[in-house]
Amino acid sequence: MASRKGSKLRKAGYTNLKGADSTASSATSSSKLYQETSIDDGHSSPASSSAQSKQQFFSSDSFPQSSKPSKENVTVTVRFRPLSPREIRNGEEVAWYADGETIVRNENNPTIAYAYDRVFGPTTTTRNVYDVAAHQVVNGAMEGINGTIFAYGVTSSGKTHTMHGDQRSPGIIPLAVKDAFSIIQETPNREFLLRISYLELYNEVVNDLLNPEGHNLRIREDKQVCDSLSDHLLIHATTSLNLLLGTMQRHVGSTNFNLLSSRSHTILTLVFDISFFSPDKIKSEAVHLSQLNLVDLAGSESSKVETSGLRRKEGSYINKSLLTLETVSDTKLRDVKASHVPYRDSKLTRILHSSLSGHGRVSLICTVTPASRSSEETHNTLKFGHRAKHIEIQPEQNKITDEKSLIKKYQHEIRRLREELEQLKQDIVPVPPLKDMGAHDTILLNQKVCSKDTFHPHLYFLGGHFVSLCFKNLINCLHVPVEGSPEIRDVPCREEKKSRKHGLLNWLKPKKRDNSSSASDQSSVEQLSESREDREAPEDMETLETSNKIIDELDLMRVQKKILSEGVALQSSSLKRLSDEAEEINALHDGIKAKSDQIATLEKLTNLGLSVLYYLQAVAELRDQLNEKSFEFEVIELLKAAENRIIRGKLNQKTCEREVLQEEVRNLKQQLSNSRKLAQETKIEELKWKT
Ligand SMILES: Nc1ncnc2c1ncn2[C@@H]1O[C@H](COP(=O)(O)OP(=O)(O)OP(=O)(O)O)[C@@H](O)[C@H]1O
Repeated sequence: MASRKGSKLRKAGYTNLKGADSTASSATSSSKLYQETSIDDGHSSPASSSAQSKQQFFSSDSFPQSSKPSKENVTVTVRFRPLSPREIRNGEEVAWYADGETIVRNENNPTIAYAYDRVFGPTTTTRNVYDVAAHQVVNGAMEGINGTIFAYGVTSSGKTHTMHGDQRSPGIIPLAVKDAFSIIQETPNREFLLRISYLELYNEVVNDLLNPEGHNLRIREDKQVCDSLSDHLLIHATTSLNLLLGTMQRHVGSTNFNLLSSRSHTILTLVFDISFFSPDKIKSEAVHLSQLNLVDLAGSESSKVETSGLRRKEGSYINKSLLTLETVSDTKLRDVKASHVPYRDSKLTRILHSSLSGHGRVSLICTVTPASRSSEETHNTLKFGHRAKHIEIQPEQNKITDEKSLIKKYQHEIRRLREELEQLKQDIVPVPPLKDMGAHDTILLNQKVCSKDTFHPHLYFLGGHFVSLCFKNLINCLHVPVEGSPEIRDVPCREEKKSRKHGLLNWLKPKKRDNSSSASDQSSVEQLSESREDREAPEDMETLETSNKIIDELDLMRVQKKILSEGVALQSSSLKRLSDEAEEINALHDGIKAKSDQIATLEKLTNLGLSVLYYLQAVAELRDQLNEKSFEFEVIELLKAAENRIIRGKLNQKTCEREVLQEEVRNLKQQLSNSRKLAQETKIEELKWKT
């Protein structure tokens, strides 16, 4: 018995798994597996097609592919979690195990086995899972192909652990954000604008996890996004991850299986506006818009195990939406071009409509527990994953027109600002180059974009190279010397000194300036001045020249005054902008502080959670005892009732017998009185005779 249990634990991944070769051999020994896996022959496996598609979509760094997209399958992977200490304490058996790298097998009936693109044992890290199941989808999204990554499984099977993770083991979401930023840094031929939104679906109500006031949002049918869902421009991976603290607002609750069970589905969406450049990097060629959805589904569960009304209600909403997701995928499986796919039956599928339409990549990570207690539910997960594996998709890049592109809008705005800058440079003074704006400076003003149609002129960053390309110019454009600063104090006297030295003021006068470039103006004027200085002026000309000089100086001062007042106006507007931004930064600091407080509280709660866990266990034990007692009580009640029934029956019988006896007594009495009467009458007759 002990050795059998030991072998089960080994199979659950506590020791090493069987290798890929043994997978093949085990596959040949399983007739059921043949049936399950033979279907794969007719379809390109996602793992193999991934290599092919990688070639197609990732071979070129700069240009979107225009050839017909190839077919792929949904990528399906299975991740086992280890048995929890509680399950081990409760003597849970291993019901399912990873047999090699692609097979999941049933412990009690080894002929039941399923094949997937990859099966991860309980010791696999999330990084490994990311590399196989997510990296390609993230990469594709940054090429303009929509992508969706789901974590699907029963409650407490490890979905949140896989998608969110923790500090020691970051999940798919933080890894994807980090990966996206690395790709931005490493891809000089594309510009990116990266936005993020984060929503939860709780009891069919959509809430914005990045905005506490965003409650019960409506889904916009045209774009499968929600009205007034906030989205945030991202600059920095760490800042983005701070935003993800939005998770803390997610609905969680304690269930029989999981103390912190997610009671809602969450969808984190990264939206990429991508602008591809031609090889000479002069012209931007195509604009793409893609979405990467990272979906942490709430756990499917059996409603019979939950006793509380709220949990049962949540469970039924969760199950309904998961069922719709399954129906949608099954419909797609039957007929990719099916005319009616029931997307509208749940908000989950309505929101993910465009991602599930077959033109974006989909990766399904089925999380499972080996525990026998959830064996049936795990089997359902495995069956769903296995069906989903055969859904065909045709990933396509999502081209959009320039007008719809936010990045284009920003590029135009920056171009306009550049021109303004040039104009200003000509009108004012040469602006010294900014020293501190390195090519990879990233500046974050974590600004909420209220509406995608509104352009915010004081915008923010777009990844390293975009900053170097555009933001720097934007800053240059806004760079005006501050009043009283050495620059502005020095400029007029420098100019004056220079002019005096050269005896030349006319070139500064707008009216007298010709249209050629200022540089050539300056050199020709300098030559002229020098030739004038060299000349011996006649005395009568001197007075005229002095008065001309005074007029010129007056003109110059007027021009300088105008320039200065424009400079001051510009400066005060940029000061105002800066102070607005400072306020935003302060607000951000406050937000960060609030989040840190929340983390501290959560840590406390986690500690508290452990004691609550023991308390809950004690309560559960007490509840079990109580259940047993009430069962005993019910049995005693039933026995008593039965006894009562028997006694009542006997009583009825006795009553009947008594009534019969009473009747007999009555009859006898009647007979007696009759015979007495007869005797008396006989006596009277006798007496009559005698007399
Ligand atoms: N691969 C793993 N390795 C180690 N621990 C894991 C793993 N997967 C899950 N766990 C642990 O199992 C417990 C349940 O996991 P998690 O909360 O992620 O499940 P879930 O599927 O999201 O549950 P629910 O649907 O109820 O929210 C957690 O304590 C988590 O840390």
